[in-house]
Amino acid sequence: MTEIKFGVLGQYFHCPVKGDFEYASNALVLVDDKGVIASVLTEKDADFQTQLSQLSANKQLIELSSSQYLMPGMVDLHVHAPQFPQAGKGLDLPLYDWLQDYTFPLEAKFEDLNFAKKIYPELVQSLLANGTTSAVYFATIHKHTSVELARECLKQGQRGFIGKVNMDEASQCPPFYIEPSTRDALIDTEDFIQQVLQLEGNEHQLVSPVVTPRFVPSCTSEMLQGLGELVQKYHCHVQTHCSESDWARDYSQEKYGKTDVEIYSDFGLMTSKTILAHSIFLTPNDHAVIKATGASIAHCPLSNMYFANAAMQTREILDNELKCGLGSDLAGAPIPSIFHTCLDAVNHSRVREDGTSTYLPADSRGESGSRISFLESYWMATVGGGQAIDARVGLFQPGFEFDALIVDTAVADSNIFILDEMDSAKDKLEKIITLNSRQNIRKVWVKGQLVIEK
Ligand SMILES: O=c1[nH]c(=O)c2nc[nH]c2[nH]1
Repeated sequence: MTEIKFGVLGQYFHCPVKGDFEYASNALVLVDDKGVIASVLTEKDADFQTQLSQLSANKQLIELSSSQYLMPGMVDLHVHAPQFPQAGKGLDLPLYDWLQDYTFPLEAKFEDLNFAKKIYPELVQSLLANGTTSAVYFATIHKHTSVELARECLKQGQRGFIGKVNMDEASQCPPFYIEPSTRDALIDTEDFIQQVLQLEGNEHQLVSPVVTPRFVPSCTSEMLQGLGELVQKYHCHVQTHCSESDWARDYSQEKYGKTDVEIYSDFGLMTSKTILAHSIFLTPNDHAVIKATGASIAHCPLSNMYFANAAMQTREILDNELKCGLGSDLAGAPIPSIFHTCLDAVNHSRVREDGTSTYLPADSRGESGSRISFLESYWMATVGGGQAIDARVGLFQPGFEFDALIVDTAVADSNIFILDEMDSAKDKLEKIITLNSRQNIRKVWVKGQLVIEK
């Protein structure tokens, strides 16, 4: 028997339909003691007033002001947790050199538990404060500090999907940052999965292990085979990078004569719980395999501008009904906010649509019809992300988990300026998506638990 824990009264936005939105001006969202939405009432419902009076009498009512909006929690499908100290610097090199010169030396430091304990709490706090209620994390090759990241998510109440990274291909990994052996890495990964599932405080599976081959170049075929077997055994999530640059795509073609999607599929790594970061150079067959397996794509628009060498097929991916959400790709991009990623996704598609070269006539410069809308990007950040992590989050509907934010557009130093007499509900939502920053987010809940309060 569940009981109502609290209710939130006020206006909310969400996107039940891709490309569209719903605005409720005065709704009562009732959350039960398991953190699940029990019902969503409006003034038209017979028990609206009774529920309101009861909650108010029991001091269980949170009433929003006219400048406050209840919004679904944001889902970040691709974050490199150890790269947080690198955010905002060192994006001057192409992918291969960036990994070798900046990223691998930093990630190697996470062998040290004290170093991990200094970085991971700051990162989780920063993401939560920016409204990211669910995050899919790459950690490092080190089992003990990857478990520490899971512990930190639990401690701060973030829904976390965490992968101990695997990389064993000697020609691609530096000697200071490579698995001791393929066998050791597979044993560690299995142990990691079991430890995360059994963590104290994780009885409701707020954190989940993710099988994580870094990408094709850094893994031997024995590693991909072994990880595929673990996926079949534990049915857990999978995350990896997919066809993310000319170099990475060509590497896979030269080694296997196949695309990344085909390679992952051959090794049993493509399931309905697989999240493919980037996925730039997708072939029609890749689309078909992704659709048939129910795997998802994490669109990382800003880091794609640094590393991809081409623009994302976002329009086709959405039109083809592939599962797709957004990733910040911290720190292949520097900004720890999925609101910002929404804006980047729109900008990325607009540059693709218009093209860039001033030496070409307008009608042959870009790829016409390839833009996406703000509402589509916001849908990806909430509902699309929720589908990818296989969680009932992203909507204010009975049965969905209450992962939510209060955005206040009238706080001091806000970039959002709303004029009620001029701005429609859609205008307001677009302004919040594009101009929202950390100070606007006043409260954050994950699974009905208040995790940020300002
Ligand atoms: O953006 C990226 N960040 C990484 O850390 C990485 N590793 C492989 N491929 C990658 N791409």
